[in-house]
Amino acid sequence: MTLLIDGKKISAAVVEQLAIDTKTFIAEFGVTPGLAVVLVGDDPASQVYVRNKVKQATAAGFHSTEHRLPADTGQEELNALVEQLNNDPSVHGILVQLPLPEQLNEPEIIRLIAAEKDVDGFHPLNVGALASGMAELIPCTPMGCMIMLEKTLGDLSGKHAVVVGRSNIVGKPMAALLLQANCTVTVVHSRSAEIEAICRQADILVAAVGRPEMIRGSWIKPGATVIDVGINAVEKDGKRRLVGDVAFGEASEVAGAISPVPGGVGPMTIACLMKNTLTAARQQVSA
Ligand SMILES: Nc1nc2c(c(=O)[nH]1)N[C@@H](CN(C=O)c1ccc(C(=O)N[C@@H](CCC(=O)O)C(=O)O)cc1)CN2
Ligand SMILES: [Mg+2]
Repeated sequence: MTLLIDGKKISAAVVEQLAIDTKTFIAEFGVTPGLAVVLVGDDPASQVYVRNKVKQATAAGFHSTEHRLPADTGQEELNALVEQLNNDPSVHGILVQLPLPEQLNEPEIIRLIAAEKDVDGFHPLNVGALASGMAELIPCTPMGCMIMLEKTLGDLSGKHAVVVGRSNIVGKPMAALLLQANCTVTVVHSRSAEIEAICRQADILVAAVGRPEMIRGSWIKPGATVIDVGINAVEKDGKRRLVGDVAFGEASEVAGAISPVPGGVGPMTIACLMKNTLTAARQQVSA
């Protein structure tokens, strides 16, 4: 029997606990955690994610604001908004939805967000803290994957974890977190040789490449735990569908446990954003 790692259910429990912790925090400090979400342009998927983030923030008991800017926004205008949010004491967390329209410089914006309000964990100071095991604000998707893995497997020590993909948002921080959990970690990417053979050695396989159903059932070691980070829109039988980076049907015949798409890592990402917002608020009130 293959276990389905249900991200909807696990994330709901995370948010439920967070709402309790937020009440305690507000009672203790008299401060409501504030989250500001910035969306530039009108990418339909980003609009859905931003709407869900604001909804979850409200459900967690936060004060949350949404800042929408047109697709042709210039760098100075976006910088000015970020600076304004950096200086607003009612805002403890700032999130700029990615990807940004191409005229905007993503690294510049990431650096400009005050590190203590960077609830995405993308600022170089937070990336460095993660690499040295001192992180407070951890990128949301890898944090969500770790919660799923620990809930499924308990202690991860000594397991061979293979991460497919080396993005700043998922692959690299995922590898750092797995290493901290005492896994033996291998990262493979588009230039790696023998990807299939390496995947077949994995006790834990995390797929974050953004290529629909690239990882086949034959790439998976029997009994392995598979976390699928990919969210790819494809057309099947004339209908738009979401699929992961893993060929789910084949993989679930081999894996011991597997996360689905949708309903796996995606909801965990948003729940972990809420965790980071409370962490950021806690750090700021006690600074
Ligand atoms: N600033 C950021 N931008 C982006 C991040 C991020 O963590 N910070 N990650 C992704 C997008 N993302 C969150 O922003 C995200 C993607 C998907 C989901 C999700 O719940 N997906 C659902 C399916 C949704 C659908 O039907 O389209 C699922 O997997 O079940 C949540 C968050 C890039 N940008
Ligand atoms: Mg990659």
